[in-house]
Amino acid sequence: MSLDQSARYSDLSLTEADLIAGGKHILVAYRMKPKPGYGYLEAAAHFAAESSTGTNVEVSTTDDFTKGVDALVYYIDEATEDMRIAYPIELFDRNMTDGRMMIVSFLTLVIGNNQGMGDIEHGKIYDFYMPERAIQLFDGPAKDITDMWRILGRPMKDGGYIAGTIIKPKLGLRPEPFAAAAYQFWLGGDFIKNDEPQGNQVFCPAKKVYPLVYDAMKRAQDETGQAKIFSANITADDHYEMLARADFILETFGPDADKVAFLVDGFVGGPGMITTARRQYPGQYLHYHRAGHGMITSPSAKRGYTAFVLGKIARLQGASGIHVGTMGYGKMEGDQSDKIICYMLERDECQGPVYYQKWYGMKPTTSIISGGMNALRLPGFFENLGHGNVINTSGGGSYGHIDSPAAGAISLRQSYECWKAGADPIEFAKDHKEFARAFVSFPGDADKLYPGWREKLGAAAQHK
Ligand SMILES: O=C(COP(=O)(O)O)[C@H](O)[C@H](O)COP(=O)(O)O
Ligand SMILES: [Mg+2]
Repeated sequence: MSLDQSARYSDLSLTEADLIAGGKHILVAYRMKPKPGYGYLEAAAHFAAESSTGTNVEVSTTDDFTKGVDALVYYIDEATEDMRIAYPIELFDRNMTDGRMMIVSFLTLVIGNNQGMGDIEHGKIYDFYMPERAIQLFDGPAKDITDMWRILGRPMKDGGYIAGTIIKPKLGLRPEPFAAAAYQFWLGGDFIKNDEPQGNQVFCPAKKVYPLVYDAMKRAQDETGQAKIFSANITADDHYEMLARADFILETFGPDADKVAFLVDGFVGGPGMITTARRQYPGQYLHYHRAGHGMITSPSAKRGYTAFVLGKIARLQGASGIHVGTMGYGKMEGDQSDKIICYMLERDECQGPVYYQKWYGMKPTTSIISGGMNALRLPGFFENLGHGNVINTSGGGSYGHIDSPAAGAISLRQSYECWKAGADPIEFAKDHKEFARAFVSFPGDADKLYPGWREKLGAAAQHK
């Protein structure tokens, strides 16, 4: 028999409204199920104990002060597996150097030892609430989408869609072909990112490829008269290695270093990597790539946290942009309701699955839309989201365009213009060649999304 700690670690008389009004707690909502044979409240209390001041037995060293920082279960509903815990803000570790809060401490408590406890079948966070004081103590983004719009010469409000790509193939290009691929896309598009595993492979050393990419950027800027942006992957286990990469890249891009974003694989790399990039380079746009997150965020995963929670964490940490999936319009898991992730990231206040979160002026985090997207899939995506103030990176959608990567890039922009004008895509394609040629490039998608397109488009979609 386990110790029943519910008298100490739960208080079901507490109300959420009072806890929020008090401003002294971080609230976390889980889907929790105990192992067979364990009572719900008893397991929940053990969960709260292990996530704060307690363990599985009573210890003689606990004093009255200790009890004041206990985490408390304040709501349970066994039928829906809903369990909510209030964590006193004092529980969380704070920086020695500047008194700020850190995400690693938040995670260590709220999703630490409670994962894998013997009496818990599963526990997954699906929302959390930060009081105003905690919002003040997280870095938040230093740069946001308005900085991209400024560079691109767009309006600072509703500057619109940023057409981007990922250099493909994912790996296997040597420096010259890599830079050539970048140049070709930039002739039509705005933004290029390294793919998440690209960095300093022996066949494409950073010191060789970045000067060539910068040269490609300059040539594309000269040719088009437009600014171009590159998001460079600086991910590395060692913080000094990461800084060495970042410094080299900034030096290489020299007078155009403002057009460099830094991409960090923040889920596999962890909070330290994101915060290091955020604090060392507050002048650069910080691009959070979340590769690996599916291991815990997938709806099939019963532990960990959701993609919504990951996004919210990323904004607190200071990601300028984070991948949020494609809401069912691309190749990765997701559905239309995921637009709530975008709204939570970009608004100053927003209703989440449980909690209404105010951000008190913290800068927004851009939604980066990526994974199997192309010009044909975008209009539906924009319609579902309701706006186009996002960065989209279409790898296959650009390098898979039948005419050229530049045509692929132009087709993406035209797709946004089509949606913005409220036009019928097939009608719009009749006088927008690159968009029309996207139908021929991705006939499977065209058949599915625009049945009868061949007949309706006629000559506009034919091979040259
Ligand atoms: O390389 C790609 C997409 O390439 P392509 O455009 O060729 O499919 C990204 O890594 C995925 O977007 C990751 O998923 P998510 O964005 O959901 O994190
Ligand atoms: Mg990728």
